[in-house]
Amino acid sequence: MTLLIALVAVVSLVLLFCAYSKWMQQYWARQGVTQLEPRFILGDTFPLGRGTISVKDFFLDIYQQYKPKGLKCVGIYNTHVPELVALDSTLLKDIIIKDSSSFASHGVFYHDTNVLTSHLFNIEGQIWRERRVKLTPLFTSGKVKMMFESVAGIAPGVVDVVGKSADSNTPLPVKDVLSRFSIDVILSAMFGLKCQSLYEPDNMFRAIGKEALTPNAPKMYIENLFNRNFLGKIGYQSFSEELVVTFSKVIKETTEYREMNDSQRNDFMKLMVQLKKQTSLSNNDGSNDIKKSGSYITDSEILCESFFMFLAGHETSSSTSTFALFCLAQDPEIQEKLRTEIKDVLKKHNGKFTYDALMEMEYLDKVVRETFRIYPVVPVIPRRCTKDYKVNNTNIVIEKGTKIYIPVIGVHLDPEFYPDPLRFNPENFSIENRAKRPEVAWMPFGEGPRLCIGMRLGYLQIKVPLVALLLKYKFTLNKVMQPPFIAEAGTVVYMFKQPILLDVTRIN
Ligand code: HEM
Repeated sequence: MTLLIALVAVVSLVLLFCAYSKWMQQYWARQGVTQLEPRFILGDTFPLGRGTISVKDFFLDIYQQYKPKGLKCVGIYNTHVPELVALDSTLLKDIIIKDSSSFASHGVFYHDTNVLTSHLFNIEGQIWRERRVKLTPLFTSGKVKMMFESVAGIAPGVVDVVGKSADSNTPLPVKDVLSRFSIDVILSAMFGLKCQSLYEPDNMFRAIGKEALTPNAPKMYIENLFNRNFLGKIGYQSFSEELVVTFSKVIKETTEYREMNDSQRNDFMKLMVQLKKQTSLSNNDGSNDIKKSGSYITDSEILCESFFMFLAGHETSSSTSTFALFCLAQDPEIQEKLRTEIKDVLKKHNGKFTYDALMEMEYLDKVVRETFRIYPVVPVIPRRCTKDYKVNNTNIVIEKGTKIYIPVIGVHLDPEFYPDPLRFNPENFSIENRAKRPEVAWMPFGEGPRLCIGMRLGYLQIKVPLVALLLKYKFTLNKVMQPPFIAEAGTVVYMFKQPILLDVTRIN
């Protein structure tokens, strides 16, 4: 009898859950918002968790299917949890710029029990606001200009390594080499650490980067699906203990060293140490960057910020410089035009590669922007609604807590903004063409108060190796590189499943 009652109770609970799930999966329809056709219980995003579709393709498909219907947004379900994809450029602008205070969170996983996760990208609310103020001074144009020497200092290494492919007539695994270059750059420019990933591909930092960034669809899905506090409480760990211990040790030693030895380097570590000691970051001219007295940062904050800067600082930029060479390898005319500009500008600067010379390379800037357009390394940006929000000129209310997606890739490939969206055309970024588009028609670094804090450094890391390499080598696609080029699933970063292989020849 007891067994029968228990069975009835379980069946009733299951039926109740199914009915609830079914009812929830009509949430957007009840609001008058067009929605996809969610799978019972599993919802729409399940293929992302199974790794059968990439994040890039998932959101591009939605954008291309629903934007031409003139919709402002479209509803999707993560199991039965309602989420929203914004489509219309006015709504996008309202969310990320005009009414950004209602969407001030990225809504991604972080928890105190996962020491590497409570960094600027993930944290929310007042804690985020204060941390953003503390970290902003590191990325001023003046500070980034000072980092030029560190970045340019590593460029001869990448030229040397690529030269080996040219001389041995072997295809260049370009992402691998540029990723190693970027690791060396970020460790030098931000932490004052000398790392030789270019020559020691199996070194510790490379291993850390690989582990943290290896595509993992279930992990990505779990972190998106469950409440972050729930995951934290059940002991979920985003990274392996070995990775946490190794990275923590390096940062602890570096912080201690920098605390004991007053360094002239105005880098990330110096700022961290100064914030820890509750002082201000002084500039070379004696002025201070941090106005708020009492700014303070703890050792654990130094650790997680260092971790995110390390990851964000090398993966995004090396992916973009790789995509840039991939595009240039397919278009010899654009490649040659860029090379001519580089030579001309350097000639004007007596052959010296300086920060000012780099800033004068306008065509290079267009090439990089166009690369970002077709291959945005962050193809979709998440936001979480932080207070109930009524969408202008509609009856739609986005409730507090709802997750919203900014489909960057869809916008970048929209023929309304770019007439021939799949053609690599740097002239899309001429002054005249830029003026014709809404400001949110190009946002590889996001927009508004959450705009990428490392944008200037990112540009530097992309442009410097391009200049150094294009001066010495010609690039073409290796014959194994045949379309279609499929995007990798299980990662929020846009990358191809197959490695990009280029043929390299020296320019005499
Ligand atoms: C090609 C280079 C890069 C790209 C495409 C990129 C892209 C992005 C995007 C799309 C966001 C989210 C913006 C938003 O929500 O509106 C972001 C945020 C962020 N990025 Fe980058 N990033 C790059 C380089 C860097 C570098 C070099 C660093 C630091 C060393 C960095 C640190 C950050 C941080 C800390 C945030 C969080 C900002 C906040 O939420 O306040 N990024 N980045």
